[in-house]
Amino acid sequence: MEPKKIVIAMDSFKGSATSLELADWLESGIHRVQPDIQVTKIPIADGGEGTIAALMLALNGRCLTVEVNNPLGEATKAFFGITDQQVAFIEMAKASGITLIEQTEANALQASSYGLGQLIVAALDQGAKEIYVGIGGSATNDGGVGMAQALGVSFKDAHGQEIAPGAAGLAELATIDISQLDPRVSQTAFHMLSDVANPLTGDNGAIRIYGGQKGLPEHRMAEVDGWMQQYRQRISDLVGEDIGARAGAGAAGGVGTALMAFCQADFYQGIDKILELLQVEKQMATANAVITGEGFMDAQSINGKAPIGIAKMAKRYDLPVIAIVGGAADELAPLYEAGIDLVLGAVNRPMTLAEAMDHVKINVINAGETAARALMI
Ligand SMILES: O=C(O)[C@H](O)CO
Repeated sequence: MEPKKIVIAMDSFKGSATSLELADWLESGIHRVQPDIQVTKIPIADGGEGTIAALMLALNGRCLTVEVNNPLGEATKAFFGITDQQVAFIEMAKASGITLIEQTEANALQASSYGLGQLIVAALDQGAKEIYVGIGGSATNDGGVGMAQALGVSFKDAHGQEIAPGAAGLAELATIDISQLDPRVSQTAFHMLSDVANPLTGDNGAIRIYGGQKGLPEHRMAEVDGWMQQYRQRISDLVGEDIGARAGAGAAGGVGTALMAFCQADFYQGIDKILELLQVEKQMATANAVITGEGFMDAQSINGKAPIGIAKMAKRYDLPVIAIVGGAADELAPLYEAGIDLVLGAVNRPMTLAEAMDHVKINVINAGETAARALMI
């Protein structure tokens, strides 16, 4: 076969090369073999680091940086993306992420999602009419109360005082007042892109499953989950539905619940929605082959990671799929079953990780050449 159009949709090699760099290098390797082949490069991310940048490149949008509160209320810079069509993309982890603070018991109880709310306000100030909020990787356990406060919702204790920030505040919650909710919220379509589908409370809920990674010790779990259950009940009383039971309500320490309750957000999990926004399928419809890949590929990649989503999509068009990887697990059968036809390691001789990172450009150019030759067999 002589492919005429190859779609390159690579995830980044984290810490080593971006999705677009990899695509550029692969393209030059492919053109060594067949200079006239059309290469369409789509920057890809799986909802984690780099997602907004990839989306803004693909959709011709721009990134804006604003000052917001980090989970402990200290000033930090975070950015969001917005397109000319007034569609905004926000990543919660930029403002309220787990990497921004230390994982201690005190922080797990105090961390607030207020900064995420500030990012939403900043997007509304720019005229956003539709907002995608990527949630996950958060430091917070506050049920999304901080986010909602930034949007004007008031959460008071039995003495009429605004509750303290973080999960600790949920213990005192008596009333929720939405009368001052920013009126722009109801005129805006919110979509939540979540990394997980957990409910808000219980054995599979936000606190018991993700509280530990944020610093909450085992012996506090039942107590904090109890506060969260009271919050779930108050939300249910307010909106007339047990939102906390919905898939994704427990994402990001319960931010999922607040987005659904106060912003009427719909819920998406995994890579599919991002691939749709990146218009990957449109490009595949006219392609002859697809190259995807990521830094390290293993059975985990099956669980919603970008290259597998891309491979599955490519198979709808019967396209051969080559995955270029920095490294791969011994057992590759699940990846081949999921639609990848060939996993091609970019490293061509034994080398240390540091060497591989130094040589990444030349290795990936060579891998592009090899992939093009394989496609011509
Ligand atoms: O932020 C979190 O709590 C986890 O990533 C699950 O959403």
